[in-house]
Amino acid sequence: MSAVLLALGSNLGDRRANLRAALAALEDAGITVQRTSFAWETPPVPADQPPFLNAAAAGATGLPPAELLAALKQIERALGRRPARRWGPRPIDLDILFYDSLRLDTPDLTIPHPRIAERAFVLAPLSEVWDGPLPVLGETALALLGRIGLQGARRVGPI
Ligand SMILES: Nc1ncnc2c1ncn2[C@@H]1O[C@H](COP(=O)(O)OP(=O)(O)OP(=O)(O)O)[C@@H](O)[C@H]1O
Ligand SMILES: Nc1nc2c(c(=O)[nH]1)N=C(CO)CN2
Repeated sequence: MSAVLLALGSNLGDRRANLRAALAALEDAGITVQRTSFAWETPPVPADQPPFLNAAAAGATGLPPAELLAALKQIERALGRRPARRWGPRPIDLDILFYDSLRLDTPDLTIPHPRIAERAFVLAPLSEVWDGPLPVLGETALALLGRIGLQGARRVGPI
């Protein structure tokens, strides 16, 4: 089994229900969810779309990285993803942040996710599911978050 850290985001429809549905679907797809963060309301990037509800999950899976990505995309499609534009609004967005201590850079999949350190909407929930130094990056999510600030992210309660 491999340890995985995932990011979840939703800014269309019933955002909390979308996060919950995605977590349930992860279990069905062979990803055991061991810890989930609180839900965080975060300003959208770019700003011309509704605010996101973001979360993070720590889990374990026997799926190799490419199959994990395929499973996440399948869940996004099942929950009604609208791939209108990059960084645009969507009912659910699932990203692989870390996969064990793997470094991977292929056209389809980059691990660790390349934009973790600049995104409070990733780091704030991530800090709640992973206390220690992050794989590969070697610093805690809180230390990275301290460098960029909360960027308007606020914790709004359980998922
Ligand atoms: N670590 C990763 N997790 C998820 N998708 C990834 C990852 N690395 C590369 N990708 C690729 O990125 C493509 C675009 O994904 P997506 O549309 O979700 O991007 P995005 O979420 O809008 O932007 P961002 O990647 O900045 O969060 C996916 O089809 C996938 O092949
Ligand atoms: N606040 C916030 N903004 C975003 C998010 C997200 O999850 N939260 N996801 C994006 C596409 O990856 C683009 N912008």
